[in-house]
Amino acid sequence: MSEPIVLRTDALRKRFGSLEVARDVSLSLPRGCRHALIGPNGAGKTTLINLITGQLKPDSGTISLEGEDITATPAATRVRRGLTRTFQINTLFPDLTPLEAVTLAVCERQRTAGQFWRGLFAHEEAIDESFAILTQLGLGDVATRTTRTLPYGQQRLLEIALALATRPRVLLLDEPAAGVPKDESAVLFDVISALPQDISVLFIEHDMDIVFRFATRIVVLVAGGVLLEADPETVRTDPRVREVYLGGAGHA
Ligand SMILES: Nc1ncnc2c1ncn2[C@@H]1O[C@H](COP(=O)(O)OP(=O)(O)OP(=O)(O)O)[C@@H](O)[C@H]1O
Repeated sequence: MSEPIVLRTDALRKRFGSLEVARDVSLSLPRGCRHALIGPNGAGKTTLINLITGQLKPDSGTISLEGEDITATPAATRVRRGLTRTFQINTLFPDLTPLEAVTLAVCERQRTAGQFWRGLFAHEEAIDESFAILTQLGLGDVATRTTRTLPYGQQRLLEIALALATRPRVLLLDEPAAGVPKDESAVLFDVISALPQDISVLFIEHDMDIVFRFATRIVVLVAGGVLLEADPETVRTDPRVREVYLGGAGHA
């Protein structure tokens, strides 16, 4: 039986001046998916994530989360409803420990849910929850080390831990392994694959070995439009994809 659709975009359009960066983009993310979003440099991948999260406003088209239209919903409200993203660049506080940073993020979630003052016990709960998230991502052993001393691969995992603190239903990962050595990026994607099955994941990744190994489905974006959305084998053998993307139009 197919999983229900959690996130849907319908005919999203966006222009920057005369440049069309989203051309009728219609996508569906089923519950628990591990979809990759690929395409040459400048194809509009990050723009699409910015449209979905509300950082950018589409010129037309709609976005819905679990059947509810969120096209006009502010970005912060989308996060509270379970739509969370990470960024290509490192956004961490280098002088905090992972446990401190994730606990702050958990407290922030509780505060925005109107539960800021719940007594000391609630903070203990937040610390326990944070430690559980870090352990789930293989960061339990380094939870109390200063973030700046961690290998870069672990810092990128911490970015995902911070996203998990929002209790996402949809997680949008913009090049989660950017800057990470190749052997470490496979470890990172192992962790992403093993995230709870009720979280739907869409990730941008340029390394095709990683994409074909970890994505259950691939969306190929070219010049703002969806060229193809299919399973990895279909994408791998599609002549149009080979020509515009794998053939060297972008980076491999
Ligand atoms: N705020 C903006 N104003 C004007 N043009 C923009 C803006 N943001 C992005 N662009 C342009 O829109 C196009 C799509 O950019 P985007 O970053 O979404 O592509 P991408 O597929 O994520 O690329 P990359 O793989 O290099 O990260 C590019 O030509 C970019 O220069």
